[in-house]
Amino acid sequence: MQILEKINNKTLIDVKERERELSLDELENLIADGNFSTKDVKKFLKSSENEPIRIIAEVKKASPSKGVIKEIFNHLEIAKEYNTFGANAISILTEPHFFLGNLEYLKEIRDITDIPLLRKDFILTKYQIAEALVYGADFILLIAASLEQELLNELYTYARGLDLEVLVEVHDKEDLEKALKSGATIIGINHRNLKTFEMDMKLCETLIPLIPKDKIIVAESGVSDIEVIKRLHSVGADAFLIGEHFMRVPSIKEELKKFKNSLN
Ligand SMILES: O=P(O)(O)OC[C@@H](O)[C@@H](O)c1c[nH]c2ccccc12
Repeated sequence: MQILEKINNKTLIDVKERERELSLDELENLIADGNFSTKDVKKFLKSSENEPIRIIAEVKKASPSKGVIKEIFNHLEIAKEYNTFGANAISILTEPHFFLGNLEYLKEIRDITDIPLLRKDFILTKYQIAEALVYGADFILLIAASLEQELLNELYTYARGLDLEVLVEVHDKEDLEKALKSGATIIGINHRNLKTFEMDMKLCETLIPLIPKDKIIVAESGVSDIEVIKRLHSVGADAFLIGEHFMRVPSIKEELKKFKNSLN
């Protein structure tokens, strides 16, 4: 079985378990009675003359392709640095088995920052979307390769109905077609194939010309130097989703500053 399928299967088992504790109806009642406002994510991610390079910095302890990336890992310390040194949004992996993430990280990081937070997980159900809102997310990830068109459309509409923004992730033309049909306005181009872990750092050049100009483009995975950022910006990327690199550098502050200023 492919790794993506494995993760998705495990994810669905976990969701069922959580639903036994608190049903979707109950979650939705919580939302109806609460005050779960979200931020205007697009404003933070769209490249502009003043601030051409937008960075989504990821809190990432481990991954199935690399194993444990950061042994001494303090999600709050990392998020505080991202917040202080100019990240435009923070991506928080909440998948617990393969990425050693945690949904609680989302809630805890919400308390220390006002920039948009992405729930980065393998979202296959409305339940996970409602949860994302309750735990403090402003936007969610939907992976086109994991979802049939109909389900992608349904989850996209559900999230927008809760005022959550959606980053729809693609890795080839077929994914991209699906993403555009769903109505996505923020499109993530993942250089990493989630089924094989192979990297294609030229993917933006292939796919961006096929995307209408008004969409926001996020270049994802394998970004670790200024030359790559410059090149991808010049072909139309607005924002960069960076995880592993920030987990490994001695100073997040210096790297973030360098990347934000890469065009200067
Ligand atoms: O650590 P990297 O190579 O900078 O990549 C970050 C991010 O793009 C990656 O974590 C990611 C992109 N899409 C995903 C989907 C699920 C899990 C993880 C991901």
